[in-house]
Amino acid sequence: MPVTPEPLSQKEIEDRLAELPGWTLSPDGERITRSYRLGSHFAATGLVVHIAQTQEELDHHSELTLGYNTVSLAVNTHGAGGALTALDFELAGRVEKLAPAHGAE
Ligand SMILES: C[C@H](O)[C@H](O)[C@H]1CNC2=NC(N)=NC(=O)C2=N1
Repeated sequence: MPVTPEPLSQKEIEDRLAELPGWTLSPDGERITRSYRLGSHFAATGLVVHIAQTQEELDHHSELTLGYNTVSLAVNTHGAGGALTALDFELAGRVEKLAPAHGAE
């Protein structure tokens, strides 16, 4: 069984968010979110598949939503009672690195 990471403090959440422009804390403070806009529905679908591969590698999964030309993520750690943990920021950082290759903005 994987070890569940510890909930991050408010300060740690703010510091890590500052390193991830475009990501924001949801109004209830329970998840981090970002939406990307792409050039087409097909490009957006490609990004979803790429994110899904990364999520499987990490064994950590966002709420991942495909729109017409948008992809939205909301991330928290279910296994930590829905708290934000280092795993959420690891996933967000990986998505930030792969998204530009899909033309995501
Ligand atoms: C058994 C497996 O490690 C868990 O179910 C993983 C899978 N993906 C997950 N994703 C997220 N976001 N939170 C979790 O706690 C989580 N747990």
